[in-house]
Amino acid sequence: MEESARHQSVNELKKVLGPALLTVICLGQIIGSGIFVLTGTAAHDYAGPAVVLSYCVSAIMAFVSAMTFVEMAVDYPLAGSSFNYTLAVMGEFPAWVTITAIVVDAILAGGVVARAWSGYLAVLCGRNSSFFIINSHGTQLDFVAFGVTMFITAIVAYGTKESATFNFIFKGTNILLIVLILCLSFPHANKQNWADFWHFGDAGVFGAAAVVVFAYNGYNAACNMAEEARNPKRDLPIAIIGSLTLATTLYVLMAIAITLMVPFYQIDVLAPFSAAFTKIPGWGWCQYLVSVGAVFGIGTVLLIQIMTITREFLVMARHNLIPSWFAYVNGFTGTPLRITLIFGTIKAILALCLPLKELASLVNFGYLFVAFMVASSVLIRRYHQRGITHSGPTIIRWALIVLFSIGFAASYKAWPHAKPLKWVALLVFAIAIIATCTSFYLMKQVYTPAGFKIYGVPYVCGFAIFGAFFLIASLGSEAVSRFFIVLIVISFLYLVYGVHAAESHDNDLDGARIERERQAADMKVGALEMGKGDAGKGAGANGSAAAIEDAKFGAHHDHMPGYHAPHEDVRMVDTPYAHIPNKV
Ligand SMILES: NC(=[NH2+])NCCC[C@H](N)C(=O)O
Repeated sequence: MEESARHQSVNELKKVLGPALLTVICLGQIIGSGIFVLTGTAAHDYAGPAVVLSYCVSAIMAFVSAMTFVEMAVDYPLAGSSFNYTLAVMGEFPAWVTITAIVVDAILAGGVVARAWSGYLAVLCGRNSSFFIINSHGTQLDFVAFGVTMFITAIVAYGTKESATFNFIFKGTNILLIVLILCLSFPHANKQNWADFWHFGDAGVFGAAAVVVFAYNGYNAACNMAEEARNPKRDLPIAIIGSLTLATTLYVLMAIAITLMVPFYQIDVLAPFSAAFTKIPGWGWCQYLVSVGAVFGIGTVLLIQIMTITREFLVMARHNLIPSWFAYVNGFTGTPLRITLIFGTIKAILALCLPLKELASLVNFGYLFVAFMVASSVLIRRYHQRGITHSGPTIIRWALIVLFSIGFAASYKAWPHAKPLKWVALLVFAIAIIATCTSFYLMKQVYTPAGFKIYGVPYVCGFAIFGAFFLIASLGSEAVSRFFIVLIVISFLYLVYGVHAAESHDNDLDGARIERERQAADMKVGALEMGKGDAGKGAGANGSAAAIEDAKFGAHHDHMPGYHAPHEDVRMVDTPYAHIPNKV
């Protein structure tokens, strides 16, 4: 089925990405406006010098959630990442909701990032950061944000290799400049500036953590590009974990540097690093260095964002959730040309005319919601396989984790002052979450991934779910209510369009799944006969998954009994439905 979906694209995406390019693609989307812009707000308004801890808290959340992405991405090396994962495990409506969160995140983030780019270009030209914004009848227009988005869209449309190379050069320069900025900052450190380290308390640290989540957003870029990766099984974990480690190190060092250089109440909220240097006599020239670094860094965020979100749309189009016309991959460029040009233009128009800064919290909501969905998918598929186990025990435990996490987050927010009651409530919810995670061990795991796998999956996924809800609560009620409005609109669209459009596709999907399972069973027998006795190992009732895995990546792929290459020159990378026949 996935192969018939892929044929909607006419041509294949080119497999041109190795480990280095994939790592830099992740870095390309991670390091940008978050560190160069939001550090100011996070330190000045929320956490003070303890913003350093906020970066650590957000990093923990990012790492835990990244693990869940890696496990899924290695199993499903397909364009579309989180959409595919939730589609395969939870079904179409949850996948539709996930894509909503992704689209909200991507469209709004595009505007925020493009405007941050225009702001830093202005600083580079020696002007203030709102220099390029024109006020027309009460609307703040930013033609520079529009122009840079269109320019970058053209690069993405032209080719993946070219875009990745562009990203490599720009991100490389950006990282070198960050290291240089760090070297220039530390000599001006004054430890007096940390005297009031805990000024805003724990609420400030978590509030700022919810803001700087934005800075970590983007590590999943490699998952979206998985179909263009040469060896996804090996390279995706390297790219995601490597890029997050480097970004976290740089972020924490930069947060230490800025808070030691400037008293937190004097940190500039628009351009914290360049403003810090202008305050030091004789060091004003460093602000230009910072601006070049920011312009290069933020530019790659725009590039990778457009590159990755178009792959999500591509997969939606392949599944008819949007018109399949969008699924077309151009034979010359090897990129999803139609979707890239259309989506890039929409993004550019939004960057031109919407004052998106206030909507930035919605972006973080979208990202945290997707992290929640992916962690849930990882957890559910380990313990529940459709047609083999009852969904009840798994779903009830999962729902309890969600409920207790919401309870914990709500108690933390609701009682800022009533200390004893608050601590009791937090303790009860924390114990309940841990106990529920532990109770998964009373069940038998029915699926074990053949590639990268998380150990202690109930705890890791439980923590990812908890972390997502806790940070969402720290974002404030406005973001939550705005997101629910979007969700209602999207559910309505799904009911009037998506559900019908995908209907025929679904029937096809079920039939194909049965056929693939049959083929997989054949392959398992074949693999055993060929002396690959471990073909079904660890897959439990879903033994076919490992056999497919073996056949997919093994050298004997085409000679497996029961395997029919779908197309002479098209090697199937994966098929989620055969792999994990699992919709809840
Ligand atoms: N899909 C997204 N929300 N991308 C936004 C990534 C933002 C990036 N981490 C930055 O700090 O600029």
